[in-house]
Amino acid sequence: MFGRRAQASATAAADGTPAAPVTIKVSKAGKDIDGSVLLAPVSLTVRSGRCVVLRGANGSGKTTLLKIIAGALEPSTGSATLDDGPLDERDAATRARVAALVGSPTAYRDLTLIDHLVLIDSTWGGAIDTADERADDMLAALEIDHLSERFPHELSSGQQQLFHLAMVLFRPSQVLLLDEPEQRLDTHKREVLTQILLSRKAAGTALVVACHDPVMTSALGDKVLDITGA
Ligand SMILES: Nc1ncnc2c1ncn2[C@@H]1O[C@H](COP(=O)(O)OP(=O)(O)OP(=O)(O)O)[C@@H](O)[C@H]1O
Repeated sequence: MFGRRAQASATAAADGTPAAPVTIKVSKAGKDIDGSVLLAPVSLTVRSGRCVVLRGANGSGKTTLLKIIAGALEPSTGSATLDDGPLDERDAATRARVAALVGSPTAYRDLTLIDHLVLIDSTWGGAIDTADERADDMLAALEIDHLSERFPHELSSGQQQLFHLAMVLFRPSQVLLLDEPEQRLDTHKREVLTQILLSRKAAGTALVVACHDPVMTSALGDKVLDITGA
């Protein structure tokens, strides 16, 4: 499923190797469809170990911008690049470096939470003999390890959000894109998540986070970009 080079680089990050330097550059990227403006042109740069928080009213274009950076949506104007190269989620080289939680990831009714993480781990070349333990550690970091044998449809909405975060955080990445990761989380879980994201930053991950929570915004953001809409 993944190119050999992409898989090797992903495995290195999973082993705890310091993340290679990375730069995401967005230059006057905008999006319109049939005359409707989804995103007015915007520019940003984010590098390893830094976090840009996207702030703005409902409908201002934050999700659209994250989709462009994830390589899931072509901008109508301007560009978005990863180390001066293309961003295309259908390309293994992009997927190996960029992990995004934009909308709900696919989950399987017949797999438990821990099954999902072990499956993701095997996709990215994790060692089979330690997969269960590492998956459990990921769930424990988000304080949902007691739910490891549940199925996704047996979770509350906040627990589901934590599970979705676990799926994205568990796989290796140099760039993390998160669309309102705080949604449906209580105050304590927002603090837990903030600490995890700060650790990822310290380890060299580049983050772009759309966020409506002012506490998380000031804790995480090296730069806050106001998305003002059309
Ligand atoms: N497929 C589409 N076709 C036309 N307009 C769209 C489409 N998807 C989104 N939009 C519009 O684009 C604008 C930006 O949407 P987007 O989801 O990026 O906003 P957002 O800032 O993430 O909002 P929220 O804070 O509510 O999540 C909105 O006005 C929305 O209605």
